[in-house]
Amino acid sequence: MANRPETIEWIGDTDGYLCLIDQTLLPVELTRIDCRDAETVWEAIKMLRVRGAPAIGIAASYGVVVGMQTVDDSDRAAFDDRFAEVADYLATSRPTAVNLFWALDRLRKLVADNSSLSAADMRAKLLDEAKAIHAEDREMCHSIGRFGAGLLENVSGVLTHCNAGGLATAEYGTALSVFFTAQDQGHNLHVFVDETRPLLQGARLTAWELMQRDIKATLICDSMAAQVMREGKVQAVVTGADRIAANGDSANKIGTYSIAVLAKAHGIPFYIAAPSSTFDLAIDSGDEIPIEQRAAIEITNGFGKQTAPDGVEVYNPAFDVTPAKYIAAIITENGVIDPVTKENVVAMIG
Ligand SMILES: CSC[C@H]1O[C@H](OP(=O)(O)O)[C@H](O)[C@@H]1O
Repeated sequence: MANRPETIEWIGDTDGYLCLIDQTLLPVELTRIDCRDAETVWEAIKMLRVRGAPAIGIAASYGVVVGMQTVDDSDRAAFDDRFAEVADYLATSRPTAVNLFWALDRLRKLVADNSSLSAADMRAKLLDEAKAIHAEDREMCHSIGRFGAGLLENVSGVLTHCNAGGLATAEYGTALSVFFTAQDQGHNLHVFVDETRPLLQGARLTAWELMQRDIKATLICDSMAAQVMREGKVQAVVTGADRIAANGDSANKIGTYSIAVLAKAHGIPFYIAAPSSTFDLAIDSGDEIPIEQRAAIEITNGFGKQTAPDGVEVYNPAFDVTPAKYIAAIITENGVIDPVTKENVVAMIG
């Protein structure tokens, strides 16, 4: 990755702490925050200081580790009670990205499978598992990049929405891993970056990541996506995802669904890039994906000033769901799901 601090870093041993880039301050300020308790991690996830489905899962895993630092290491019963409390608490931070629940459930299974260990040994085991989740995501993103770059060999211009880069994952990202890997292979793409209202993850984060890597990036308003497609500037769209149902319906940042429909209308392939930890095979379709509703102020007071009348009614869903029929393929660390059918999803992920 470019010369910048890790998005997420564990400092020390079992009694150490989590260090995060505060993404709400980017691109103007690169500041890291130290998280020494579960409440600080919860707030960081809720306020998108750390964000992006895989990054949320990784941060929550370390959040459990810091949350367990208050227990008496000689009392396993107290450990089990506190663990359940911390895991359930962190699960309330945001509802859509399944990686949060996937990571917490993985820790829940670890604790249940090791009921005979001491509290002290269990705390050490939790840290090891959080580090494993972190390291696995790093590898999954690189594999996604390799499979995805192969789809773009005859493409010069691509469009992406929101941020599915190193800031949303352990290191290389999902959608951006495809662009970074293409560059590593000598194929320099021109990336059109949707600013991604209302929180501007595209303008603030994706443009920043691409420029750090000297990848040509052109920032556009979300409303300009159809025009750049019509002008032939893009030949493919690649985004991330936050939760993918068994039939391939995919939840991603609000505005993704409209881009997928636009891509279909212009005969442009729309690809989702996501690790297996973003799939939720327990749900049959995107209709079952919980969509986070966020505060009105994110829309009425964007850009640091009031841009709407006092008291105006606001609708602010943070995600939408793209039906599988609009998705040309889903790029995973295990390979490319094409066509996107339940049979192929289960075969690749299940
Ligand atoms: C690689 S997952 C990135 C995914 O998460 C973003 O949502 P948020 O910024 O609200 O966490 C967006 O949906 C990205 O595609």
